[in-house]
Amino acid sequence: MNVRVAVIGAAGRMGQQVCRAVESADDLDLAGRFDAGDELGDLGGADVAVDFTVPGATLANVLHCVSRGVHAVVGTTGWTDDRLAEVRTALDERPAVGVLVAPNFAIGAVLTMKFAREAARFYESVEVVELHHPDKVDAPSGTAVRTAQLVAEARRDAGVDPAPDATASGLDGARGADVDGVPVHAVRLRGMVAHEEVLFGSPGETLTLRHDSFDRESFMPGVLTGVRQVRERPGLTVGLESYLGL
Ligand SMILES: NC(=O)c1ccc[n+]([C@@H]2O[C@H](COP(=O)([O-])OP(=O)(O)OC[C@H]3O[C@@H](n4cnc5c(N)ncnc54)[C@H](O)[C@@H]3O)[C@@H](O)[C@H]2O)c1
Ligand SMILES: O=C(O)C1=N[C@H](C(=O)O)CCC1
Repeated sequence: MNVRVAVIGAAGRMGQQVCRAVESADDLDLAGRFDAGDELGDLGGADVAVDFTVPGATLANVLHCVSRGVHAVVGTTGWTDDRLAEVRTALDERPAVGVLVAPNFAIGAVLTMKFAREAARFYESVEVVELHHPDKVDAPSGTAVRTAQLVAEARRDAGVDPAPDATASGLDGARGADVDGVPVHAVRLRGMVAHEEVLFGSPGETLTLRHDSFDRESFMPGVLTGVRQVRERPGLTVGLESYLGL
């Protein structure tokens, strides 16, 4: 039997793309399209809901899904440890429900995070630059925040010193946002979709990891992987990597 999928944020850039991807898949049926102001109710009888909305709305949407026993695949950014803890608490009451929260569903972005984590302990310096379309409402991107957190964790585990930086004076923001000690710089530029560079440096060499999403189609294989697997993966999963066997 086909998996019934509801899309929340269905009128948005990602929501529209997800609706098309679900409608094109032989094993999935689109159970409902929901956007701001719509009652989620029983989510059109969906088995799985996909949320691409806004940081201020996604937690309430996910809690609604969990309370109705509907699995959730979430691409919306802006998640914090406190918000994730609320989802875990809700899942305690619904142990069979799966929730996947992933800041980036593009396979190359997931691989970039993995490679960055591997490289992190070998270099003195590291900075992250993310570049997005100017209609994006949050900065830095969820992907850049997670990349910086993973890199910082790997450096801490390996006992690497903080990156050198002699800056003694400067304009506000010139050195980017500090995410766990890793500078993260956000560019907003018409023509961009979603791009990230992780720059590593040591004496005499640099390593640059770069990923580019030129089209939102790049996120669809990852989203559909999430939709197809989430029912078999109860509890909260953060990041798509385990779904890809990474
Ligand atoms: N994880 C990924 O791979 C990935 C990829 C692209 C975008 N994103 C993230 O997805 C989110 C959406 O991005 P977008 O470019 O589609 O944005 P968008 O602004 O085009 O779409 C958001 C949609 O959500 C709707 N919405 C707002 N509040 C709502 C609510 N309470 N209930 C239902 N719908 C509501 C809006 O009306 C809009 O249609 C952002 O957080 C973005 O960072 C993640
Ligand atoms: O277009 C966006 O907005 C994107 N947001 C995600 C993020 O913040 O990391 C992923 C890429 C696209």
